[in-house]
Amino acid sequence: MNVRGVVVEVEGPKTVSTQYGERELCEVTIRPDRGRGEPTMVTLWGDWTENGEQLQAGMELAVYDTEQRTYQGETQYTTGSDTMVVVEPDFIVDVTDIRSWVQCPRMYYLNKIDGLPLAYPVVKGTIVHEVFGDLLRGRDLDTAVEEQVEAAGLELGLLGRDVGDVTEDVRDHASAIEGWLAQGTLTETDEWRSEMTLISERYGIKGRADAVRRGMPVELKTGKNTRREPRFHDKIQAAAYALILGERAAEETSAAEMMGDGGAAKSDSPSALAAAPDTGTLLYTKNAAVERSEESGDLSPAKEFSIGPGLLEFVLRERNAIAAMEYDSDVPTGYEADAKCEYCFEQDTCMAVSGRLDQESKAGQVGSPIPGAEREYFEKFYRAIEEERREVHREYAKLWEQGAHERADDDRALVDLEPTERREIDGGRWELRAEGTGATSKIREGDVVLASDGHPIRGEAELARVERLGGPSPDAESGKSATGQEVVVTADEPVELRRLDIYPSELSTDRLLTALHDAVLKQPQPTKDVLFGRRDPEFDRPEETFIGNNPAQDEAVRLAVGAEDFALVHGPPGTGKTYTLATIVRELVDRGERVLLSAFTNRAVDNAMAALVEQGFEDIVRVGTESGVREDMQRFRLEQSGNPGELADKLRDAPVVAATTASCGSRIVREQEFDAAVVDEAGQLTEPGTLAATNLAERFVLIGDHQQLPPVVRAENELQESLFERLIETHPDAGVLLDRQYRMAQRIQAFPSRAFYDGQLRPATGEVAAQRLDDLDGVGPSALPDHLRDRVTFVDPDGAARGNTNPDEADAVAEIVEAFTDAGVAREDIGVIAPYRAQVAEIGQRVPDAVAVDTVDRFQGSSKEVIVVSFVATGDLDGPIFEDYRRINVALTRAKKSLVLVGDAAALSTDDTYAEMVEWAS
Ligand SMILES: Nc1ncnc2c1ncn2[C@@H]1O[C@H](COP(=O)(O)OP(=O)(O)OP(=O)(O)O)[C@@H](O)[C@H]1O
Repeated sequence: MNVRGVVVEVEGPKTVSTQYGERELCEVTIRPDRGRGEPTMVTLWGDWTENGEQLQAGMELAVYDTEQRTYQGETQYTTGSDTMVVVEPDFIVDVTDIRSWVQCPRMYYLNKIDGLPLAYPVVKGTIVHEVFGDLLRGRDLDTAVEEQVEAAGLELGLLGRDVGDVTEDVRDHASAIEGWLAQGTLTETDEWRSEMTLISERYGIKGRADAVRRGMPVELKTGKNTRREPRFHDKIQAAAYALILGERAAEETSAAEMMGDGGAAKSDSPSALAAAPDTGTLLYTKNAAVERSEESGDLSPAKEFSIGPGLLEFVLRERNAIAAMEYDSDVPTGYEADAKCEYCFEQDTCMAVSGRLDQESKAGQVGSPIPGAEREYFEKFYRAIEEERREVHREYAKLWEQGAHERADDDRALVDLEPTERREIDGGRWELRAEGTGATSKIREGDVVLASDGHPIRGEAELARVERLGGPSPDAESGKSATGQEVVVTADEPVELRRLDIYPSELSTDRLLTALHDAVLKQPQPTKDVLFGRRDPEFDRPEETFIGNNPAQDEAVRLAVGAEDFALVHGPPGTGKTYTLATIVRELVDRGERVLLSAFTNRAVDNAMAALVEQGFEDIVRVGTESGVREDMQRFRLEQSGNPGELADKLRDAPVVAATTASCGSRIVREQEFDAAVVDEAGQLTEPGTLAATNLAERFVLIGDHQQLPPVVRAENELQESLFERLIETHPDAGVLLDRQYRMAQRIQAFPSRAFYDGQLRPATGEVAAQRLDDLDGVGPSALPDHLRDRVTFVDPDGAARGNTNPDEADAVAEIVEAFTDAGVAREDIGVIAPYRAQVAEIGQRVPDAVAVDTVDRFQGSSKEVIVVSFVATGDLDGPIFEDYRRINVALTRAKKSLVLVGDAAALSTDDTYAEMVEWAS
């Protein structure tokens, strides 16, 4: 029997006398059904009282395999021998975090805020793990070692390592693995899985097991261990995987039983605890490299240990302790698990961090605390980022809470795929192909997703990389992209490709935290003084003229080049932000400075690079993945794989390094230093997200528009305001408004200028202002029907919204698009914007492929000769596009010569700003 609910009250722990002697218990009152059910009592006995003490009202508690009794007509639950208690089950704790928490709770915290540094043991660890996977897949040792060392070329180069030495080092570790694999204990029938992604919906744990052999976890450690037993915290890691494997095994058995007795209730299927594997293996690969003469003890690399219920319960209790602490975003002190600081090599860091942030720590504090305002800032953003992490965890929970089609409707999955081909490719990986249904989703090429045979958690699932999406499959009739689309992914295992799910990643959350840490704890005082408003930014503007035909742009370059701290360039749509940015970067480089060029999206980074190339500047190194970087910018991309010295030099010598802000937090870029960071689309970046780039430079220039799309975050908190917006409000003098736009006809820009830019926006030239559709080749003056002839028009098709679609409106959009193409406008010159993906799909089916149809978010930063906006809403206005005027600003300012608004005039007129818009367009 399982029970789950929201904690109302906790009593205890108290000691009671039982027939087994004195025992401790906690009485927890919970309300099942997410707090809506009647209060129910759960009694936690023995060791579970530890977690009982950590509970507070409002937390969720799940208790599995409880004993149940009726007391005075009420059902009560108590923990029994197989019972497992889970605190905050939706908080998904990583297995490696449980391991470090058991080692020391402060270690867990320090790892979290500081990330993994670029250090040889870390890089070597990664290489050995890759080789391990290769060997399990039957690859030749020498080839695997050689290829994996090469793949880490850039990191090794930055660390100044020699390929020969590293190869030898890795080979030692690899031969330990190979020797163990070849041992007689392994047979042909051994069933192996390498790198298995495991997510537990029951226990709120996730992780990636190095390998699973005959259902039992195997963990690889590149250290040595000359004892007979594995280290305790290593056992914890393997046992955590065993917990999840037990959950899967129990589910499989009960599923099989259900099938067997035609759906009757299962009888004696094992509990998840009983179904857990009873043995784990730790493989200490360094043992093989140790000289027997120098070291005594047990030098065999593989150490097996037995996993009993006591250990599994311990692991879960520790996981619960983390979840309970994170409920309030508390900071651990080291006392929680009785840390032993004397021998800890993190002691210095631990003491320094506690000293500077004035945190309680068992190790003690060194140094003086940072000013109160900085500490408050750190704590405020720390909490905000942790809230964001909780939202990411909600996304994990949706993997099992939502049904397949519900997820597909939410654009989180592509379902009902028909597997067509599985092919082994280089490196023992697999290419998997399937026929899609043509449905849309948030999944994009280059994304890492969960590929599964039907269910991402309960079925066979593996992390896979999306190689190709949505291209017409070879045998599909040419025509609409919505019929028969091929899906191609690559993965380590040959999963039967029936479904793809977005894999929620905590990586960006982790990186926000390290950026915050670096900004507050590592930046020099003068830099922080301006950031925290203790000093005004200073400028030493050059006298030169940089851009002759546009005074505001010229002033922006002068300000940016002369900035000693920071400069802000506010660029409304089409005002030459990218052009100005490229000029700024060139001028900085001309002055001998090293520049980091960054932006939130790969697309923006590539656009900025293209503008530099257009201005004749090509001395750029682009950091990014192959699928992230657009085709014509690939030639600037720095490979990770290759000759270490050459790759490292290429990066170190580059006067301009271009990377997304997320990549700025990578081990590779985080080590680099720059004179200036120039950040585009800064209005779309969270404050810590911006810091990821600005931390690496002495000065920074932010370019953006806070009247366009804000940062993309899930939580509603401080992360929604960009650093750009905050600084432009606090330091208007450090900013320049680019006020001349090169995009829209006068008639089109009139309303956005008035509504969003205090009427300050003007066409840059008479030509821009007076442009008309019949300026385009092949378009005649009277080619359009009357009602579309004006530069801005409004069409009310009298449709009705059905959920997030409005089919009549989609029909109207298709007719309008046809009218424009009939008039001679090229399809590529037409764009359609709709608020919801469902309506995007609806319209996509009705217009030719070459017409770009997308949501506002995907249109930011681009423009078209003709833009048609579909509003969908009838009745009243709700939905993301309406809540935030910045979205409508983006939608309206994409058009150059013709803008058609399609919607329900009455519905739109219920809001003052939209009413004004309708009046302007009608
Ligand atoms: N000073 C200038 N003289 C001539 N043309 C310019 C000047 N500044 C910008 N342009 C042109 O105006 C157009 C728009 O510029 P750009 O793409 O830099 O705008 P943007 O502000 O980045 O646009 P978006 O709002 O989409 O980000 C480009 O074709 C660019 O070459």
